[in-house]
Amino acid sequence: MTAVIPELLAEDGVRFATRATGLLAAFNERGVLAATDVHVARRLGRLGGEADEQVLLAAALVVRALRSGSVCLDLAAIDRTVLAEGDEVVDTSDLPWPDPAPWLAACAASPLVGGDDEAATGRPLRLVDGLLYLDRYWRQEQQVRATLARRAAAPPPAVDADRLRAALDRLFPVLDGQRRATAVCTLRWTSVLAGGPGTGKTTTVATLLAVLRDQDPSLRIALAAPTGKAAARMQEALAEVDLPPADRARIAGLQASTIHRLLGPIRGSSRFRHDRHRHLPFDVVVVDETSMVSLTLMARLLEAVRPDARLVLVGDPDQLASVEAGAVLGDLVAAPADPEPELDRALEQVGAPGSPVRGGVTVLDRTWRFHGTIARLAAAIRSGDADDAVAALRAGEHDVVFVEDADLTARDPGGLRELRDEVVGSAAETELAALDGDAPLALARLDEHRLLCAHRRGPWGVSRWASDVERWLVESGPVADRDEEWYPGRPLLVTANDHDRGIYNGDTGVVIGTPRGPRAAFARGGAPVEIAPSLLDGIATVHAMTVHRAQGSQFARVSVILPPAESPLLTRELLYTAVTRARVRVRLVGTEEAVRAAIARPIGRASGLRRRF
Ligand SMILES: Nc1ncnc2c1ncn2[C@@H]1O[C@H](COP(=O)(O)OP(=O)(O)OP(=O)(O)O)[C@@H](O)[C@H]1O
Repeated sequence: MTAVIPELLAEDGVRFATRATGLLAAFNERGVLAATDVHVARRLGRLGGEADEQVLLAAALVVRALRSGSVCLDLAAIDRTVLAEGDEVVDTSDLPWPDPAPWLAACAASPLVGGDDEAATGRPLRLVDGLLYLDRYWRQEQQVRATLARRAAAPPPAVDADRLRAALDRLFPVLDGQRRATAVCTLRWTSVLAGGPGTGKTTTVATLLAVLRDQDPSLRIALAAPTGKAAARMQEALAEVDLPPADRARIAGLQASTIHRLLGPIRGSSRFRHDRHRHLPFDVVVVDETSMVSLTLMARLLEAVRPDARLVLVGDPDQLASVEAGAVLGDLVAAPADPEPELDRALEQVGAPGSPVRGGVTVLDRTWRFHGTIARLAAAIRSGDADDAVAALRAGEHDVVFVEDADLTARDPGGLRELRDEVVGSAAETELAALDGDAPLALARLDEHRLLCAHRRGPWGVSRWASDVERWLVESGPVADRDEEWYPGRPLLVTANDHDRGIYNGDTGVVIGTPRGPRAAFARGGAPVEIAPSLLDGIATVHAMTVHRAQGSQFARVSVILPPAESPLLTRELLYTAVTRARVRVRLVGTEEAVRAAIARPIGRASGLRRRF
């Protein structure tokens, strides 16, 4: 029965479900439930012989929760302020919400709902510890949990401790987070290397790989990231890490790919070539930007990694989680884990002692790259210190600019002259390089400045700002001829995966002029790839993008359009992710109230993994 669900979910539902009645109709009319949510619930009810409206409402809300990133629904703690389709905020506290206790009891008694029991197959929903799941996601959680537990219970990898100690003394002579993290990732099959931007994660990964190849030069290593852009960045950044020549030689030539490509997509199927039956042939798998990995993809990855391969999950758990449901990295870092006295002893033996390591997690917290106000602002947001965040915004430093008084609902809001000049200036620079056919320079210029929004639609949304930018460019007399669809300098966003050409949803690129006609150029670890426009599908112009889309990328300068304080999209993770996309300068356009609201609202993604791994 569950097989119908992805298909139904994929439907781009009209807003109103005409045949909905009672509770479902009330929630649909208010915009809480989309028509697809209602259809899935009604269909499940018909197939499973369930007519109780409360249960069907719960089922519809589970489907809705998946769309906003939660793996399951915590019936006792549903957030009653929601974002309706169309990005408008609706208060739903006056809707006929069922009382939690009888609601849970009705769900538990329903023929649609199974429990925490492998035997409850065939039921489309599961109610486990008060969390309601679609069966498929419960299974994925179980699989992730079971695989990680098996890996943790296996005897640890064989390590030559003297050799490890000598390598650590050479590469990280000072006892700090990086030395300890390198040791943990060497001594454990599964490890998590967490830290904010510029805390030395990439440096640690490069060192770790050199250390592992020092232990065993024949180790086969795979590097992967959720997006093509993040994979390209990972490869470039690893190649730039300063290592002694012998260690550099140990990791020379490593290539990074997307996780999808690593797993080997099968055309026309959601399965991959590598799975539990055909493991990946690697001894070490390192995943960067793991915060962006959904539960579904993590489940696929974990089943494909050999039980005797090291898996290192690298990322920043404070960032926004994946667009699809799940927040596995955040769950891994937050979940309670048993002490591992043997690991702690081994760490001591190799000169990396410290407080007990839990669940293979090490967190790097010293920032090496950011100095000044961006770092202060990011730290204040992460720790929930709104006063310090506002002080950093108002400090008047060159690297953080706060535009507080723009009325963004106006057609041409005042106070945005500098933003406009910056957008127009960087587009012109990109166009000049693109007209010259210089793909590396055009791609570099493209990443000089990026306009980010939280919303997709409405006065604060990407579509409005993208069209404003287009108008600004036309008014300022653009360099390239806008009559051409593929004009040099056109900034591109990939909106669909193209495995054959190795470009992926979320990648950005730019059109460049060449003697053979226009080409779309995309950054890769080495030279950019250039593709003829006729071969491309699923491409949009990207004058502005959502903060979600910008994950896994950094830009020299970033401008962020904040929505009003009451927008539920405005969360601590969103603000943190937006601010930390900037290397040199960040400009926030919004109000103090919006900044404070974001910081006061850490995202709660419902997931059972966080409660028990
Ligand atoms: N132990 C160290 N000593 C001196 N500099 C360091 C050290 N570790 C990292 N750095 C420097 O700090 C900067 C950031 O490091 P790195 O790129 O490894 O961080 P990161 O956490 O991977 O950042 P991002 O998340 O942005 O990719 C680099 O310039 C790097 O050379």
